Amino acid sequence: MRPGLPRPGRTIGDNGQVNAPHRSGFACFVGRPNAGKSTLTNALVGTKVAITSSKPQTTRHAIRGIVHRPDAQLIIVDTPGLHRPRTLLGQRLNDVVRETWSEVDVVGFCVPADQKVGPGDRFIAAELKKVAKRTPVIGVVTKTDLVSQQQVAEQLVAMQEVLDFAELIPVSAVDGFQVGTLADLLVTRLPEGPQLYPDGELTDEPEATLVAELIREAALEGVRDELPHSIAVTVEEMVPHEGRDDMVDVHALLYVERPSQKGIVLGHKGERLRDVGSTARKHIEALLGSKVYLELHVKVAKDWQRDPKQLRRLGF
Ligand SMILES: Nc1nc2c(ncn2[C@@H]2O[C@H](COP(=O)(O)OP(=O)(O)OP(=O)(O)O)[C@@H](O)[C@H]2O)c(=O)[nH]1
Repeated sequence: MRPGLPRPGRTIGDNGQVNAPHRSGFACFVGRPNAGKSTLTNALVGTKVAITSSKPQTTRHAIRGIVHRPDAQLIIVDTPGLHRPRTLLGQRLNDVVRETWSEVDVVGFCVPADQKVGPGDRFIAAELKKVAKRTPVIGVVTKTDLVSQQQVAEQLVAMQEVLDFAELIPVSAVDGFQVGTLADLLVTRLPEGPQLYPDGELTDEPEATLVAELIREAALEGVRDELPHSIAVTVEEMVPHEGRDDMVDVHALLYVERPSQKGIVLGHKGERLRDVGSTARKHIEALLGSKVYLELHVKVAKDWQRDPKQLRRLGF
């Protein structure tokens, strides 16, 4: 190439300087359950797209958040935590994870600052080496707001034993510490390319899927520890409310595996379900930007996690 000419994909700005090329591509966060991957995705995207919960393994779908910047478009794929599969659902989830890892341009490996690096992290590192050998991996120490600077430093050192990271960075999704810098590091690893999604788009998940996830998130709050993995939600219908253009009717079904679980979800005289409905409705209204009439019913789908036919119907 002749000196002085911009490389392909580069433009010369008004001030005569060569502008950086536009980049676009895919990233995903890996890490054991509860490492803070969904929360970090939300912090980067700046809105609530992936559901978060204090219980592990709440993320089931590869929900994408899109970070729009003048110089780049970063699409974040949110995967469930990899774990030892005990059911058919578990196996499918692990397949989704591995498939995603092999397809992205860069991986963020999350380890919470307040927990020791352990066998779970080494397992993920070994799996990553198997399916995404050439993908650059950025080590991310999450939740730095929970510990001292000294502990963050120690965690960074401990992380170096786990994998040969392309970069290492401590962040906090809660106070925003270094979230922008992490975005920079991820963007640097993307190939040159045009914008892949229109401006302003934050996720390519269909709205009904997001609505179902918001309902499931509300249903998970405060139930007993054994229930979370037994709840699935489908949105049966989402239509404008008759005679009103500022309101949407949402009809959703909440599935549990056993009749005994139905009682737990409903609560005394259906009180719990009403609370779930009103919490979910507020989030759905924020998502859709309109008033929502939410009709929520509980159904028993016997052992749905182990039944291929039911799994398909519930979208897995
Ligand atoms: N203090 C603090 N808490 C955080 C931070 N990031 C996440 N958390 C909390 O950690 C818990 C787990 O966060 P998630 O984002 O759901 O974790 P995840 O890795 O996506 O979890 P799975 O979906 O189970 O794989 C939630 O209770 C979050 O509120 C952080 O930066 N600081």
